[in-house]
Amino acid sequence: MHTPFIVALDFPSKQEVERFLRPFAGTPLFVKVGMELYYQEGPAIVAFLKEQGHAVFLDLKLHDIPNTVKQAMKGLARVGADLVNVHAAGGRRMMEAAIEGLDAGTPSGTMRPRCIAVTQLTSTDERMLHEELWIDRPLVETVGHYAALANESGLDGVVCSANEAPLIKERCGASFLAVTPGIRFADEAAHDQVRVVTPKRARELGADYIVVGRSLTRAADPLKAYERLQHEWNGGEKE
Ligand SMILES: O=c1ccn([C@@H]2O[C@H](COP(=O)(O)O)[C@@H](O)[C@H]2O)c(=O)[nH]1
Repeated sequence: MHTPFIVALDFPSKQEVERFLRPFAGTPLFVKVGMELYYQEGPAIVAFLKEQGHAVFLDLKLHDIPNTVKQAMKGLARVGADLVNVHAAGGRRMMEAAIEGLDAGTPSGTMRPRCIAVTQLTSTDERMLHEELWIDRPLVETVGHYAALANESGLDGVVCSANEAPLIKERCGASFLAVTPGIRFADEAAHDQVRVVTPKRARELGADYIVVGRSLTRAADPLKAYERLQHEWNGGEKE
């Protein structure tokens, strides 16, 4: 389904989204609506993007008790996104409840949105995991374990760093999605991301989708940056 490039629309308003998307007119994109945009614009922003022909990943990272997640997902199923997510740290029962909610809320005759689980945020490193969160297993082990749990709970894939994509495929099978943020061109700053991978390397590692925000949204010429992304994903070097 869709292009492998998920464009993170991390903007505070619909107006800014429209301005950013103007150069892409006529090109169906796969876009991501996260907390910043959704909390300002609500479900209407998803409807708007779908009307423009874009596929939508609604990245709200639900993490709560199972009943709350189930009821929230029941509502989100009607918003019209193609992909939604939860935090795997909510556990097996919460992830199962997410799927139950989506199944219950999906209007008949339409596809239920795919649902994936965040393993470890790409801004997390070993030090943070051990010293701040007091999780004493190696980070990569926790990613593999959370992915297996998500798979057993009936989810369609995970959010992880592209570095972990081979492990995800090995543990959960080729069709289990590896959706990978923390993508940067080789000559860019990582900002708050830690587990960072270039577009070319992400493809080599087996990522199904790469999530790209600031490399596009803060580029002087976003269309040119998107073309560079396509070029490098396809194995090309920087021109
Ligand atoms: O582990 C995660 C989960 C989600 N994200 C989201 O992806 C984009 C990345 O933006 P960049 O500007 O390319 O860093 C952003 O919307 C995050 O909320 C993530 O980065 N890591």
